[in-house]
Amino acid sequence: MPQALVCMSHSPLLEHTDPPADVKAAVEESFEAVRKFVKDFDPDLVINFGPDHYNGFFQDLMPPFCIAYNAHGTGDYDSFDGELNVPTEIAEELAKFLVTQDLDVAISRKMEVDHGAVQPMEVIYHGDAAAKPMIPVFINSVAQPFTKVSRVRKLGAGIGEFFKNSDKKVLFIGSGGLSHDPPVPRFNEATDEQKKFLVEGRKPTPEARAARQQRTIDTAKAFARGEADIMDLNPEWDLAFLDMCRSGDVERFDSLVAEEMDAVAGHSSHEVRTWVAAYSALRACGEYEITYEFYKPIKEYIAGFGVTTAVLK
Ligand SMILES: O=C(O)/C=C/c1cccc(O)c1O
Ligand SMILES: [Fe+2]
Repeated sequence: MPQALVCMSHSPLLEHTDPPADVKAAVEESFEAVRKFVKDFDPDLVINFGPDHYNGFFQDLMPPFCIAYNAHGTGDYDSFDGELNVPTEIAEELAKFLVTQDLDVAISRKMEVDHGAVQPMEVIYHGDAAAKPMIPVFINSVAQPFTKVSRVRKLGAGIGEFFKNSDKKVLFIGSGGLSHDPPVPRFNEATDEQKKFLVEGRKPTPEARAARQQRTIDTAKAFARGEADIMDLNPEWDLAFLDMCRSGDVERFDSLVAEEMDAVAGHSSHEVRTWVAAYSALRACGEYEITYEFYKPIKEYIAGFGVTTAVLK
């Protein structure tokens, strides 16, 4: 059965800030293109490569990668809040296969999945992230140390290898990026209070969660006015990354180095690791071509906002 891919940026600000009408319309048009692509492909199973933003994974125990055997949405920023439709037995078989390939992954029987992972499914299935069987694959994109990008590529390739001859139609989703620097605290620069949150901030009070989210919304509005103290978007870097995706030569991703990304593309540009995994999974199934591409730097969303779809040639 064939495989296909959707990679897209996410932003929890989609419903909280107002880019110019033409920008909003262009983003909506890209979402509509993705919906049509997925409707036509009609997957039996989704492999969802997603990051987390200290809603599900904290620095009390931060794995580089984690395969969900069961998962639920955390509902941050009004994202999907409820049990996801995870096919546990397939996820278990996948994790067992990966260790035979020297790919050591953590597993979770109760993964908490935030806006960063569920947003593509919400976009595609009109808010219902549980609409299809889906295996969430967490890829750490916020906490140092970051694995080499080649490890992410190999993880993606291993997952692609597992599904290459599957009797199911499999959709690989990568969620996040591209260049961006939202105000997610970083341990080395954090206040004592933020450090405590980064280690043991699970299940915040509604007030604490609302305050955190409001800070991000306020930052996005200030960023759009040119007044925020965060790094700028980097369209040049984003376009170079999209070119790597388009090339089909997934080993090119290995040239991405975490410290350089921090310096030029923002501290959340590491989310492109989810794209690296998804493109590498598809490439393991065969040569691919990109069938749709959208890109716009959108300050109101704090994102170099990219959307791509791809199929096997
Ligand atoms: O506040 C957060 O947890 C994350 C915010 C954010 C903002 C913009 C783009 C993203 O990918 C984000 O996760
Ligand atoms: Fe994010």
